[in-house]
Amino acid sequence: MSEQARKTAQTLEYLTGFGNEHSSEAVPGALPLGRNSPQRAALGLYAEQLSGSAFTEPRRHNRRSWLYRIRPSAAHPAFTRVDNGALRTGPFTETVPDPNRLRWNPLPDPAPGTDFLAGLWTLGGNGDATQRTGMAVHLYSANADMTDRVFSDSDGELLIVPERGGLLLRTELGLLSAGPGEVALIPRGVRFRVELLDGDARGYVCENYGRPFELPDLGPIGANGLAAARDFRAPVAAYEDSERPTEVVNKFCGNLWAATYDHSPLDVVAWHGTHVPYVYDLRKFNVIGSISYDHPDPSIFTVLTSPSDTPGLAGVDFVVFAPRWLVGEDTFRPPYFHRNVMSEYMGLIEGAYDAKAEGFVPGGGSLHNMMSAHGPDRETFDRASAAELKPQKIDDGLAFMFETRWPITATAQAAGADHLQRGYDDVWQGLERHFRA
Ligand SMILES: O=C(O)Cc1cc(O)ccc1O
Ligand SMILES: [Fe+2]
Repeated sequence: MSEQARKTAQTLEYLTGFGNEHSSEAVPGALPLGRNSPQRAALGLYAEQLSGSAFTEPRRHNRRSWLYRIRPSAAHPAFTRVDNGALRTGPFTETVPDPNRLRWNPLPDPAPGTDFLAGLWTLGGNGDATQRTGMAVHLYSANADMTDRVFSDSDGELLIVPERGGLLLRTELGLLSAGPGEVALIPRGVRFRVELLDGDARGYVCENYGRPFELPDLGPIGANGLAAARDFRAPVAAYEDSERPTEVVNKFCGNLWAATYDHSPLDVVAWHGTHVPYVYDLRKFNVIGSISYDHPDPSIFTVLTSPSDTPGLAGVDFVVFAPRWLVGEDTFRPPYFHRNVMSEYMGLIEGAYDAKAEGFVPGGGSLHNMMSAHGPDRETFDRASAAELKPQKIDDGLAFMFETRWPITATAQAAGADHLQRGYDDVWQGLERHFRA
């Protein structure tokens, strides 16, 4: 399967641009012109609107897509509860919020036959999915394709951050592929199936219950910089005309529900709109930094932001630490010691991260909750304090952060995991006093 999927992934076409009113048809003439709901849709298709915002939200935030499909989504039997596996949802109450610094190794390998959905494992989160506030941090580890089943998340959008292995995402709006170094976003409610391009796959997911991710304002940076809108890629319409029974699994207010359709629900022949999946290559990120002195705050590395109801205070920011030059004069160049009112979950896609000498590994992650003291470990502090300050290219890794205004509460499985690093505090041991009055 993955050989065929790999070929498919290599030849995918995309539409470009973030937030566009895109349109696409897999069969010429499938997309109605001049109206959304003709009395009889073209080619005998059914018209269906999928809303990602309330009908009445300001135009800037309004999101919806019109789908023209072989069968309407409404034609299905009752959904019934299925096992939630290792998926958890806000409110997170299994443990108390922990002020300690926490760090995990990668997830253990999953049992054979674990697909993307079965391989999702929740680390923690905040907010309340029923209130559409907050977020969850999940990891996934999979070794099998999803077959004859699709997933959709009513609780939020899914920002998928592959760390190992490429993914072919077959969505209602078409196909996307995303591998390590890229991120993919599946909007709230959009059905999709994941096939593995390289056998095994591992990565991270930010489930955002709040306002959909948008590009951050650029302020004095100007009209260009950070992630460029034109580098975001949306799929072109591609449909499955299959009468095979397909299980549709829906995450709804924290629980998984399933119904078996008598056909593939990935049967959208044409669509137009703004509620669309997309993929973005993090290597295209235009990194802005200091060209004089001091280490800037990591908000300049924001790829996407989900604003909360308070201006400037994100429900969650997605931040990337991409290859860049460091040139600061008389500057401690790695991330500084800090205590942050925001809460920081960090993951590593490849290589190393400049604040940690070891222990922070690809597929692992760290959680530095609100106000917890963290920053360079002792080895990094010693090295960077003595380093010769010539221009230096940091290009040995790709790290990211989900930074949120609310503390992240770990799930019971994360707080008690064997792969939780028990001695993490020790990385800050041995920072001697050097004070001389
Ligand atoms: O804790 C971290 O490593 C993330 C981080 C990076 C940085 O460059 C400045 C502040 C910050 O929280
Ligand atoms: Fe930090």
